[in-house]
This record gives sequence, structure tokens and C-alpha cells, in this order.
Amino acid sequence: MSYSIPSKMKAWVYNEYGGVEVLKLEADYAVPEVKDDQVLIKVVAAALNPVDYKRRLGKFKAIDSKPPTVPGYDVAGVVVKVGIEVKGLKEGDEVYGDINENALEQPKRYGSLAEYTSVEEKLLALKPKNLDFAQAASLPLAIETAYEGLERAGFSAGKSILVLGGAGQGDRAVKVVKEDGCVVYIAGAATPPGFSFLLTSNGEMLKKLNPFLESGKVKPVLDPKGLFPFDKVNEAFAYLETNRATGKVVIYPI
Ligand SMILES: CC[C@H]1OC(C)=C(O)C1=O
Repeated sequence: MSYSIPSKMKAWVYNEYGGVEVLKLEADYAVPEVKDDQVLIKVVAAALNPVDYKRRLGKFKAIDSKPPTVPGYDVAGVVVKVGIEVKGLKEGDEVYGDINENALEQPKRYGSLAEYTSVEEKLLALKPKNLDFAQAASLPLAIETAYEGLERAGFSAGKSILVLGGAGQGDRAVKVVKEDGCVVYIAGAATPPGFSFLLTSNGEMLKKLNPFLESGKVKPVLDPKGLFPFDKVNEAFAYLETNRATGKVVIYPI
């Protein structure tokens, strides 16, 4: 199957750091180039993460790629073009992933909140057969963060775990953790003996998790407020930034 790929696309862009008001929906934004190790994805769904608005506010500007920026880490869509070094994906494949291998250092300027995005093959996996694109888009950054955190903590069957929400005070957890236990922070400074890490996006993690998703043992959790259509991305960010979302904020259809 071959796909006709336009030179221009619709994309949400910010040209400067700031609040939701800097987000603009552009109608004729250049479709990104496809490097040899990348595929071009026709985006079907994308999900928002707190790191998206922290980045837009300029919290990481010292190490960020410079605006103009198309935000968005989580993507689900269809491969429409492959680079010459791509071996495991082909046109027509339905894929999902977190498009930024390193979350904060020079993340891509062409994110997933657009009609097309280019992503390295190694960051992607085939979408689980039982999930629709919105469900798949809700997963990558969060599930990879959880998986990597458990791996770094040396977690295994039989051990107990307490997951504190976003507002959960880590410093207090450190005071009560048992002697051979550990406290894992997914962002920001850690109080010893706790430790902090930043996930490294990797499609291999998603491939390992796919059986758990396809069996239904692990399920996506989308916010009950529902899906936000592509022209309402600014409203979706405003909702996420209320800190009241109880599930993933997903943009669909794109
Ligand atoms: C992207 C991983 C982690 O880093 C920051 C700053 C967040 O908000 C995260 O979830």
C-alpha cells in the first residue's frame, strides 16, 4: 500500500514559552522530514502528559529544543513512510509509542499533536490488537515510566508496593519505608535513600508489555471527561492543568 503524503499539515504549535494561550492551531505547517532510522506516522490519536505543559511553560528551556514547537510525546497512528534503515516496520503498520527517547533533553520539535510526526523505529511498537488508537495513545509515557521504575527498584513477585499519586509527599514515604525498601521518584529531586529517574522511551518495553495489554491484565485508563477532538487541544491542556484529571487526557480523532 502506498500513501500520498502532503507537504503541509494541521498542527498545534507554540512559538514562545507560556500558558495555554501560546498554543495555536496552524493549518499549513510543514510535514516533518523522515530520517533514515525513522518512520512517518499519520497520527490518529495523541495523549497529553504533565511534561508537555511543564515544557511549554519553559521549565526546561536550558536543555529544550527551541520553539517553534509542536508539543506531544504519546502517539498512536499508521506508518505511511519508512526510512531506508528501518527493518521492523512497514507502511500500513498500526503503531504507538513515546516519540522522545529523552524526555527533557532536546525533545523533538515536531511532536504528536499534529497530523504527521516522524519517530525512530526503536521508540515504537505495534499497537495491541485489542486496543483502539485512543486507548493505545494513552499508554506509552506512563506505562514505560512505571515499568522502568519497577525495574530500577528491583521489584519482583511477592514484594509489596505503595503508589503515591502525583501529590503524594516522597519525603514522607522515605521516613516510613522499611529497611530494605526503596522510594522511587519519577521526576524532581529525591530524598535519600529514595532515588529519582527520568524514563528513557524504548519500543522494546512496549513489546514486553503488549501481552499484558492484549490479555486484559493491564488496562488503559482514559479520563471520564472523554476524548478531546483535535481542534480542542487548548481546552484539553487547560483541563489537564487543573490537576483534576483522573485518567489520561487523549486527543482523538486527529
Ligand atoms: C517525562 C517524565 C517525568 O518528567 C517530568 C518533568 C514529568 O512531568 C514526568 O512525568
